[in-house]
Amino acid sequence: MNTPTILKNILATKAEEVSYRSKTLPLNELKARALDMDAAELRGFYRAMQAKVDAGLPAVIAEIKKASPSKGVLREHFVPEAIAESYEQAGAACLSVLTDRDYFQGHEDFLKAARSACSLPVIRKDFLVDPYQIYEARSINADCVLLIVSALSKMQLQDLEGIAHELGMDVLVEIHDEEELQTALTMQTPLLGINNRNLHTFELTLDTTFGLLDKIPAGKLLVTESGILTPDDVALMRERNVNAFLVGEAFMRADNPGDALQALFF
Ligand SMILES: O=P(O)(O)OC[C@@H](O)[C@@H](O)c1c[nH]c2ccccc12
Repeated sequence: MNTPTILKNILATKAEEVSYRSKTLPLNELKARALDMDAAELRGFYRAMQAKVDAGLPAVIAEIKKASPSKGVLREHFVPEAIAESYEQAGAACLSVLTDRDYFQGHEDFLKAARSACSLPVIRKDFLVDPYQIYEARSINADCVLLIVSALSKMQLQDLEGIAHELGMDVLVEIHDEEELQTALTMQTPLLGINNRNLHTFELTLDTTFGLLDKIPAGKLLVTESGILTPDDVALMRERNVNAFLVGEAFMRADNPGDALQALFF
């Protein structure tokens, strides 16, 4: 189909963003900066997730996002440091911080601020289409990056994953259907996210996760993403042995995001 979708618009913006940013900070300088980061400071995103699951606990990636293209502004009082602290106290395994400015009102500084305020590993949540952005992720101290199968070719996925791993970061690969699952399975990463939201249309159903469950090979840590709103949603997932979650909106709309995490999961 040639109809413009939300995802396609975002990806066009990202290509421009990379070309614009590389004029101010050329790739070779950014790369040097990324390679200069202290690898000992990486917090082990996958390790933190697996540790929760091994302990029989839900592994929650708690998201920090001010707004989304489908829902508009989710939170007026937006202080990433305070949100990060409340998530850590409530038992989150990891943080997800939106860095996209145009569609999610995110910022790289939010990731840095949130990470500095706690000891949790952090994923850079953005639409990564170019090696430039992987080096950028490392240079702002991200522990993990998101790679979205519907946004990238198999070659790009493998290339970007390789760079992330070389830099010591983990990779969460995101899929939405069975064809994308097969592509994701050509990658190295054990972290496999199923987005319940279709990024072309924004349609959302938890059946996306349920429908793919029996096709996930052993050895992958499955993360169900988007639309987890109630304790019933969590119970349905856990009954089927889905123990890792990526949750944003339900927490962002609450007065205290950490209390909302506690109420949803513990
Ligand atoms: O706010 P929700 O419905 O709990 O969803 C969180 C997360 O899954 C969602 O923000 C997300 C998943 N994959 C993405 C890719 C890009 C931007 C955002 C996302």
